[in-house]
Amino acid sequence: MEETNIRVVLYSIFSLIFLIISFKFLKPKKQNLPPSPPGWLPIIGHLRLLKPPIHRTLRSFSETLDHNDGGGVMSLRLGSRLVYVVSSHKVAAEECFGKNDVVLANRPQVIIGKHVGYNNTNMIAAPYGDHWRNLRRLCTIEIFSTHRLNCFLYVRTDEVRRLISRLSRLAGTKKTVVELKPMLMDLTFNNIMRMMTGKRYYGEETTDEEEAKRVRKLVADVGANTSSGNAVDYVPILRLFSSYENRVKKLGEETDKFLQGLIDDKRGQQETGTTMIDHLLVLQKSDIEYYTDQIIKGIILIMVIAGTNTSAVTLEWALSNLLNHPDVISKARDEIDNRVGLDRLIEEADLSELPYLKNIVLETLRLHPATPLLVPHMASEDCKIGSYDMPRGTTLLVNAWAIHRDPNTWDDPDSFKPERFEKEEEAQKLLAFGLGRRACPGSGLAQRIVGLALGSLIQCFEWERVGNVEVDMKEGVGNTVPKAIPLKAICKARPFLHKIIS
Ligand code: HEM
Repeated sequence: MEETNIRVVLYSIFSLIFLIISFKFLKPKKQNLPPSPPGWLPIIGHLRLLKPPIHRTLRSFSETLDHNDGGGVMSLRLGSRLVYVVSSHKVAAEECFGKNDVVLANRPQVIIGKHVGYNNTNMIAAPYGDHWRNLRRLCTIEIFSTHRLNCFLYVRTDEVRRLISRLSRLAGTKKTVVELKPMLMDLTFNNIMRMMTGKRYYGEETTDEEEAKRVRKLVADVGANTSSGNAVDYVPILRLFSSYENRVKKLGEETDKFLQGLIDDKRGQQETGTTMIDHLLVLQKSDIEYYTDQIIKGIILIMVIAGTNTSAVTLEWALSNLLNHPDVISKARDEIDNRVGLDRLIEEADLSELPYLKNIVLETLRLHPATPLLVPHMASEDCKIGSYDMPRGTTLLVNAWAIHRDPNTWDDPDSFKPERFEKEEEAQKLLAFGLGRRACPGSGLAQRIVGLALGSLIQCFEWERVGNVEVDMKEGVGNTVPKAIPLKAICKARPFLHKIIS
C-alpha cells in the first residue's frame, strides 16, 4: 500500500514537471503582429475593404491605427494570406531593404505567374536564388549595361523624333488640342519592342499592320491581367467557381505562341542581327541547357510588362504637372534653350547638363510612382520588422506612394516643387524604383527615355491647358497608375522647329 502511494506521488510530480516544461517550451510563442484595421471577416479577411486606388485606401487605414512604436507598419488578412504594409521610409529602408533584404527578396506566387509567366521562372516573379541571380546578371550585362543602352541609343532617338514630327504635323504653328496618352504609349512600346525584335508595332509606319494589331491586342490583354493577383489567389476556394484560371491559361498559350514566333523568325534568318533576341540566341548556342527558348521568352515578356506602361504613365503625369505649373515649364525651357540652343534637337547626352529637367522627372516619380506599392515581396523565413514578428510566407507591400507624401519625410509633400531636389540628398529618399536586391534594373533606361522625351516636348512646343482649367490629377485604376482622365493639352510648335526636324 505504501509503495503504491509513493508511486502515485512520484507519478504526479513527474506529470507536473512535464506539464510545466511543455507549457514553457512547447506552447506556440505568442507573436507580436502589427496593428490591423477593423472590418476583418472570416475567409476573405480585409479583401472587401480594398477599394481602388489601393495605395490611398491603405494609407487611410494606416492613419487610423494606433501605431505604438512610431508607426508605419500594419497587417492585413487578404483571404488566406497575411500581408504587412509598410508606410514609413525608415522602416522600408532600414528594416525591409536593409536588415532583412535577403529574407524579403522573395515574391509571393500568383496564378498568372504560373500560366503566363512561365511558371514563375521570369525575372520579376522568380524566387530569390541561383536562377534569379543568373537572370539578373544576364540582363544587367546584355540589356541594362551602359554599353548595351548606348547600342540602342539610335532607337530612343528615332522614336522621340517620330513623336515630335507626329505632333508637329498635328499641331503645326497653330494652337491645336492633342491627346497625349496614345502617342506616349507608342513611344515607350516601340522603344522596347525595337530593342527586342527590331520591329515597330505601334503608331504610324508599323512593320506589318495586321501583325501589329494582333501584337497590340495581346500586349494589352497581358497588361490588363498582370497584377499582384486576383481574388482567387487569396481565397483558393473561389477556384471552384471562377473561370479566372482558364482565362489566364488561354492568355498564356496565346502569349507563348507569339513570343515563340518572334524567336523562330530570328532563328530562321541568315544573318545575326543586333536585337536582344539575336544576342540571346547567340548565347543559346554556347549554353543550350540554360538559355532555353523559355528563358528567352520570359525575358522578352518581362521587358514589355515592366518597361513600357511605367515610362508612359510617368511622362503623362509629368506633362500634367507641367501644365498646372507654367512657371516650371518656362524655367525648364530656359534651361534647355541656354544649354542646347535653338539650332538642334536635345540629345540624350545633353541630359546630364540639364539638372532642372532631371528634377522635374524626380518630382514626378515622387508624386506619381508608377507602381505605388512596388512589386509585392515575401518573407522566406521568420524575421522581425522593428519590434514586430513577421512569420515566414508573409507578403510585404511597401506603400511608396504614401512614403513619398509623408510630411515627416518631405516639406509640403503634396505640392509639385522640382526645386526640392536641388539638395542632392533628397533624391536618396525616393522609392519609385524600389531598393535593395529586387530594385528596378530598368531605372537607367527609364530615366533616359523619360528625360529625352520630356525635354524634347518642352523644347519643341508651347503648351497650354484646355479651357484654362487645371488639369484633373485624379488617379484611375490599373497596375501602373494611369490618369483617370487622359491628358489633353493645347500644343503649338515653336517657330524654329520646322527648321531642325526636316
Ligand atoms: C518610370 C519607369 C519605371 C518605374 C517607376 C519602375 C519601377 C519598378 C519597381 C518599383 C520595381 C519593383 C521593385 C521591388 O520589387 O521592390 C520594378 C521592378 C522591375 N523593373 Fe522597373 N520601373 C520602371 C521602368 C522599367 C523599365 C524601363 C524596365 C525594363 C525595360 C524595368 C524592368 C523591371 C524588372 C525586370 C523588374 C523586376 C526586378 C526583380 O524582381 O528582380 N522597369 N520596377
